[in-house]
Amino acid sequence: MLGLIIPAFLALYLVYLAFLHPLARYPGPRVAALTNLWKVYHVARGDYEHAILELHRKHGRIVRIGPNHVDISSGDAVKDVFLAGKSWVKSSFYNGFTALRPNIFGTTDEVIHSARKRALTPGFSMQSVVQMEPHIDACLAELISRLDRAADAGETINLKDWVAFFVIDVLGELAFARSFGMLEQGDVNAMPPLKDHLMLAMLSGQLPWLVPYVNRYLGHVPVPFVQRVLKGRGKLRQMAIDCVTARLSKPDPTRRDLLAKLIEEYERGIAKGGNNEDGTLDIADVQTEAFGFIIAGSHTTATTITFLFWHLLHNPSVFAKLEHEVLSQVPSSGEKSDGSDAAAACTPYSATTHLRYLSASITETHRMSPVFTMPLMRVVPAGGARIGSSTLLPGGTDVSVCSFALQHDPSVFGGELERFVPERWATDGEDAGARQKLLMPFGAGHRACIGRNLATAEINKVAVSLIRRYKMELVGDESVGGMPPTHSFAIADLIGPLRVKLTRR
Ligand code: HEM
Repeated sequence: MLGLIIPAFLALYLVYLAFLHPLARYPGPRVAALTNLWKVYHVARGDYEHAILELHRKHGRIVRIGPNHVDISSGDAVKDVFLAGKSWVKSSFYNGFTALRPNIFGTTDEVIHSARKRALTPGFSMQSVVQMEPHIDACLAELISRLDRAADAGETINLKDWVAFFVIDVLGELAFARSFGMLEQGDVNAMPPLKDHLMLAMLSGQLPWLVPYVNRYLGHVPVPFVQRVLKGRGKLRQMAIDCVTARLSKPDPTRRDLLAKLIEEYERGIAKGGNNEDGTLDIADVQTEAFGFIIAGSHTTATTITFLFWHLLHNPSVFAKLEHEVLSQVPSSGEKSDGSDAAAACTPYSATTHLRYLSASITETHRMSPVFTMPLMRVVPAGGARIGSSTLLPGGTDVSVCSFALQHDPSVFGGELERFVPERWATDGEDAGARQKLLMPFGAGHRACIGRNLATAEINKVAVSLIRRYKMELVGDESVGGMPPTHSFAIADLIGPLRVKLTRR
């Protein structure tokens, strides 16, 4: 009997999802109306954002990509979902990102988020970033001396790898008070396994009810690939724990970095007799947030710099214009021509902020190749909500905006979106201003990126320092324009190397 009842219920439920559910009127792949496995499939292929873009091109503004999930590509969604205030909470998809405890990025609890944000925001102010600049410069000088060596030897380098080494070393210095030593090792195989963590987060996040079981039981699954991924995540987690313990046992009051800010908050909590319920951080929170900074801040920043150079090198006239701006407007810092002065070749952030074409080129990179490719998901508040004037969504629906799809949507961003045109942003026109408000490479609203100032400082400093020091030439790729080939687990990655030959100016 049970053998008949269960299939009958299942069949009825599938009919309900496909034809009677409140989201049934929105178009999308048939299978996506029935199961979140459509998303799992595309996440596993690394082409989730491309699949969403294709759906919008085929069906329009709103597409159903899960039984209870619609993705929207419109300026209204940016305003009504992300800029509407705290009633739109993050969806349970974000539980997939929890490796220690939910951190500021992953928490879906707005009370915890507000307290955490109050505590962490000062550490990311522009003033704090400037205080941390010596740590960035130490890594930048090392990057430059490694690139000098390659330039002098006439070697071709993979710029993507060197940028990734630089950024992870900076984050190690700032969040763990210890460099990962990647610039020194120069070995891509020694990189911390961030992508494994992101893949696991993205896959399990699509089926949030599975997350507790993944965390508890996946370790017992005897599949080598699964074991490798879990080992990678565990290694990074242990590193966070060790670094925090080491810093607490040997305090260094002279050191200004992100970990110092976290520990200040922890000590402030102890002094207040904090019990973790008033938003103060306990020791596990310090570890969790330090871990989160590495995950949220490294691959994102590195890939943005890689995409910036990819677009510049594939658009020589744009690159020439930017070189002219940089060489004519950034004063020499007195480097010697023998190259014994990598430290002096690090451009201060303050010397880059007036460069309008640089800023436009970075904005165009964020527009064309936003690295945060995962759709940003929120839950419609109880009682339902309107997006724009015409769309009414029921409370509890998962809604997302995928920046990649939105920023390639001509109805929002105008024509020729597959062309790299910084001039879009280099004017003061009303149109450019209005469109800029809809760009979401760093998210939008109260859950927007906390590390934006730090990322911007790193991107500007690397771009200007390298452009001032070297002429760059693409190797083995004569294509002009176009889009970089990518593969994504939450964050995009350039497929293959960015092979470049450097010549000292
Ligand atoms: C180019 C580099 C970066 C990009 C494109 C980027 C992008 C983003 C995006 C899109 C979000 C919003 C996610 C959402 O709504 O679900 C976010 C949040 C966040 N990012 Fe970044 N990020 C970058 C660099 C950094 C850095 C350097 C750090 C820290 C070291 C950082 C830390 C965070 C944190 C903690 C959050 C969560 C904020 C909150 O929920 O209040 N990010 N980032």
